[in-house]
Amino acid sequence: MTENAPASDPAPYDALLLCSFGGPNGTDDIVPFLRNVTRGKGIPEERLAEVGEHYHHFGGRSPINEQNLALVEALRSELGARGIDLPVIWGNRNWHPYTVDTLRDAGAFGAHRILALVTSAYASYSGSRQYREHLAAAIDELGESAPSIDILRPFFNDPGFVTANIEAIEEAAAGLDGGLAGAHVVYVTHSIPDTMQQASAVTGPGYREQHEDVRATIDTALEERLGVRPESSLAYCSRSGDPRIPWLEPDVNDHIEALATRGVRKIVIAPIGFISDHMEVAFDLDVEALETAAEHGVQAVRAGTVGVRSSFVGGLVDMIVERSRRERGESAQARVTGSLGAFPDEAPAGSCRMRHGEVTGFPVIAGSDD
Ligand SMILES: CC1=C(CCC(=O)O)c2cc3nc(cc4[nH]c(cc5[nH]c(cc1n2)c(C)c5CCC(=O)O)c(CCC(=O)O)c4C)C(CCC(=O)O)=C3C
Ligand SMILES: [Fe+2]
Repeated sequence: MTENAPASDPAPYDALLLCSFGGPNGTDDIVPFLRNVTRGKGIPEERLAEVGEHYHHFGGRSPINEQNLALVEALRSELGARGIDLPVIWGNRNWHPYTVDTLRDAGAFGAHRILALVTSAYASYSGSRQYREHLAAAIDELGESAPSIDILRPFFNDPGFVTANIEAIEEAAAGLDGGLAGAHVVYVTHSIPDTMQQASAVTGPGYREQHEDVRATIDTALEERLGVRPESSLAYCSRSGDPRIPWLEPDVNDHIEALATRGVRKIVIAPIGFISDHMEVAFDLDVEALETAAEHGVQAVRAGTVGVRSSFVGGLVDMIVERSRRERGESAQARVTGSLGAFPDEAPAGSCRMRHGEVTGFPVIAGSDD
């Protein structure tokens, strides 16, 4: 039998890359950032102007960059506390620091084998394949000096991520008159085009099904912890694109209105689809959805995102340890909660291969399409 390395051994990895979306840091960044995001996606000018307004509303900047920096710090601290010597670096798809620049610097400091943690918990084109394409393009640009990169599997059903959401919902519900009893939990995530949903369900449970599984797990946990099983549902925010193209529904605002009509008087808005309070949460939920609830006489509280909660960060570090072990050829069971099982380390061929109805043919890493 081969001796297992200690849990503090990060080998074969030299660094952890937190790979995220990026967002503007000031007014001058807004237009070039939105150009980066929407390149080749046919998003109407009016929608861009409207989204630009959301950023202006917040002083021209998105909170996403400082939130990712806080996560980098929390990961460093948790890795350090466990004696794991793994530098944490940060790069974005759509704004500075761009992933390719971060990887170039890391290479100069001797990091050649990198584990990437993408900040989307659920698998879809936007949340997984697009990052796989993005990292492939960065590797291509760096040429011979490029590192080799693995990607951590989707973490939506990681026990740490789910527990952090449960804690946040419990805390928020305490602010409702009479607590969770008689309340409806509206779980919220980012809407995606129906075609992207279908493509996400080709090789495994789809984007919607991943969220439904988390919803069921959390409802059961709330029942165990508080003695009340809440009524609940899944709704979507932040749809964009051509209004004639179908996206996942119901929209959270329409849904709150429908709940009010049905007599629901208090709700918890639980943004399980996002890991931090970036613009989708700070504007689409805290401004729009809360306003909708107030207009319809519904008492509403918004649960926090997982952010840097210790249960979330601890779960991520557990996943890093687990993956390192498997890469070293040791056995390491993938820990998950819910009914779907762990997603594979390498994405299955053809997974999440559609953005807006067309198959994308870009090169990817962390799984092949052949
Ligand atoms: C599933 C999903 C997540 C959740 C997973 C995750 O959390 O990563 C997510 C996150 C994010 N989306 C973000 C921003 C934007 N997304 C856009 C557009 C789009 N998102 C899509 C999907 C998703 N997006 C889709 C299908 C489009 C249409 C165009 C396309 O096919 O890509 C646009 C263009 C304007 C508009 O149309 O709204 C912007 C500005 C930010 C940064 C926020 C900040 O700055 O604080 C974050 C974290
Ligand atoms: Fe988005």
